[in-house]
Amino acid sequence: MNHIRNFSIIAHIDHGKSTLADRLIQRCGGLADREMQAQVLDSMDIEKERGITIKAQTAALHYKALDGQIYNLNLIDTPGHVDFSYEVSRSLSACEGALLVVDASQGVEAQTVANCYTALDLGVEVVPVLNKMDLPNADPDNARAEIEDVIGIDATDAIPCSAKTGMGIDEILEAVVARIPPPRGNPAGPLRAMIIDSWFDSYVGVVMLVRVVDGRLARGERIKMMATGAMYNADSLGVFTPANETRAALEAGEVGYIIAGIRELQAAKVGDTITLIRPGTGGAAFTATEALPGFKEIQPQVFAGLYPTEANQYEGLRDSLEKLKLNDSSLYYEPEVSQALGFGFRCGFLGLLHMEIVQERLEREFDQDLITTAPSVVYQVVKADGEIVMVENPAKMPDQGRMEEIREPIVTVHLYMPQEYVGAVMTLANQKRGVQMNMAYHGRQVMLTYELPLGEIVLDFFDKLKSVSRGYASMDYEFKEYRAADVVKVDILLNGEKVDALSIIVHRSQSQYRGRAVVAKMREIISRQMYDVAIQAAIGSNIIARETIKALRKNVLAKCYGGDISRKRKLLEKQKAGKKRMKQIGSVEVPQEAFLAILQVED
Ligand SMILES: Nc1nc2c(ncn2[C@@H]2O[C@H](COP(=O)(O)OP(=O)(O)OP(=O)(O)O)[C@@H](O)[C@H]2O)c(=O)[nH]1
Repeated sequence: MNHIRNFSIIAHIDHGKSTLADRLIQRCGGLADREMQAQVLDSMDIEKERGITIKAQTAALHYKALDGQIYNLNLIDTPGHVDFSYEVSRSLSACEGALLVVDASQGVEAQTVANCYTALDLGVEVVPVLNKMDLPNADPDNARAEIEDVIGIDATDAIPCSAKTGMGIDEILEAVVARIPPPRGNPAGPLRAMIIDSWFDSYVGVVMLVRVVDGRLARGERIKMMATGAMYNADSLGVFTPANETRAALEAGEVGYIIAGIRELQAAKVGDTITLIRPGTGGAAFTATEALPGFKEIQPQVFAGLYPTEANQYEGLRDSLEKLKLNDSSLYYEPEVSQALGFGFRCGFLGLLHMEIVQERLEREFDQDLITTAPSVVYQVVKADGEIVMVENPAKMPDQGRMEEIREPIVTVHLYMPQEYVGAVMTLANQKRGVQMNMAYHGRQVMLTYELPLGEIVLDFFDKLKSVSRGYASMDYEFKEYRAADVVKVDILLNGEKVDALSIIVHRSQSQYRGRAVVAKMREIISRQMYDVAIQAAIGSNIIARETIKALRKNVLAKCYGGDISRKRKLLEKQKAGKKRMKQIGSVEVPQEAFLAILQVED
């Protein structure tokens, strides 16, 4: 165990975590140069396109240190986006150390701090690394000072490096060996292995990524899940280098995978402890009695309705969601019926990015045509009779008269930005009903702490923050509490009919304005039809806004002067393609964008 080091890399998004991981892998011989083209640890297609890391992956590396010894370094990748911060803590709990990557040209940002605190809370040794030293504006002294000021850890030994040029890579590997402690645990004790992650592979079934804490597991042995008591055969074991490499056994301190003929992901719950059953050999000595401390279950924060554009695609959508959930246990869904959209699903996501990723995967990998309703948070409603219900669909909000109180989720938000953007960020936070809790200066950087309604954040806070700060501000948030709020449901009516899937919940002070703005936006989005279409916004029975889309007079084909048949066909094809992602509501064709009109409304 003295020659094992388990570590993660934590960083703010884009500070170079994946690039550094690839460099370390390359340096340790895990990959040939030509394989380095694509970043290896980000394995999903979408990740590559968006350049973000979603699922934690690992790589077992062999490193010959300056002391002449060969060390087994297990690198566990972590995601960088706020939506996936729980995965960071999961990965970190399998490690004794973490490289804290700070972009030397940017300094400390929101997730640098959030992730670093997670690491310190878990008792993980943090080794600061100053990346992108090749950039002309790299300022290592400033980055060091910020690490010390903002995070409060010693940065004297922070290692300057460039994941791009390879500078400092050897120093980092030496620091991993010298500064990160070897795993603790009892190699001779009964097996305890923690499931850090699990996913479904269509060929081998469920793959479990585990950290062996105590004991040893050999291929073919019988394992037991401590949470459920279910037993399986450990058919195949191994490590990722990052390609998978089979092993005859996994020892205490190691991180590797187990394949045990498990078919449902639920049976391999992340956070569960695996132990050993050895019938006939005095059994008990090999079976642990106490499970390792698990992980906090994560709750979806943002909900939206997902509906097929055509009713006959409902089964297909259900199958796709089921498959998607096999690899994404944080995705939640249940059937839902909307008067306007028919049969579909209410889905729960960790945040907006997660929602976008799910939507994109359904469309791209599963070829689904979807209508997505505007995202909403979960409200806590105290009914007149005192009963408390959770409402995750605006359409299901009880009538005003039948409620005592509506409570909305409030989050604590940490915002980091260079001084010159403080004014703009404060204005934005105030617009979003934020209450300032604190403001602290760290050199040129300022940290603002606000309490803000999560509902305002899921709408468009992140995008607005980036735009008012020219991309320099960053944020991190955590749930605080439910708090009474004066919010109301705004219904949208098409030709006098209420469209349940278009209802939104907004603060009363903004309800008039937002109602009007949504209706105006929808007028732009919905194309002209054969009849006049009236779009109205209402609070209860009170109409607060109205717009009319005038009937279409001209036939589209009339534009084609009769003659040119290929042009006519093209136009029709274009119309047909454009028809995708439309939903017929009554006599009105409503395109996808109309359901998200609230996201496009300017404050
Ligand atoms: N000049 C320079 N660019 C770098 C360096 N390291 C990374 N980059 C670039 O910075 C960008 C972000 O790097 P990534 O490795 O994808 O960042 P990340 O932290 O893994 O980001 P997420 O996976 O999205 O969390 C990429 O365009 C890299 O090419 C470096 O040392 N120098």
